[in-house]
Amino acid sequence: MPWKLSTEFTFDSAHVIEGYDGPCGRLHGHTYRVRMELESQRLRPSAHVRRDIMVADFKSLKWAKKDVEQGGLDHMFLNEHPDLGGDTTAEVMAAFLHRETMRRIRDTLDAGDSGDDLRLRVFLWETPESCCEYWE
Ligand SMILES: Nc1nc2c(c(=O)[nH]1)N=C([C@H](O)[C@H](O)COP(=O)(O)OP(=O)(O)OP(=O)(O)O)CN2
Ligand SMILES: [Zn+2]
Repeated sequence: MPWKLSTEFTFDSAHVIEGYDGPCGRLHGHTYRVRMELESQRLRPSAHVRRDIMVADFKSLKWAKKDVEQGGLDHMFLNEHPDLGGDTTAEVMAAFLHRETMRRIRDTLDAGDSGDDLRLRVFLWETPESCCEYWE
């Protein structure tokens, strides 16, 4: 792939792993770290600039760092997120971040651009030592 964007950000949220027989089954929080890597064969316009000069706007990869009241995941009780179904493992969260980020990027593509050349890889750290990686 000719181009690869990468960006990292954090958000602070609370969760419980329902049914977990141990401390993770009690309410606790993490400073989640996210790394997004987006590969593309071509450059495109974005919502803010109409020339073919971006893989995607970095802003479109960082939506989750916003406060929950602005549509992100920061300062949220993650078990209440309607798209997570109550399960908030790093595996479930990484797959959700991938799905939702690709949906948002596809929404910005021009008519006739399928975005088939875009490949997203999501890394989600629950703690500084423990990371889940998700791609398709
Ligand atoms: N495969 C998974 N295992 C665990 C997950 C998960 O999402 N996927 N989550 C947890 C808990 O949320 C826990 O808060 C994080 O676990 P861990 O990395 O073990 O963090 P600790 O700081 O508690 O690690 P210690 O080294 O044991 O102190 C658990 N497992
Ligand atoms: Zn946890």
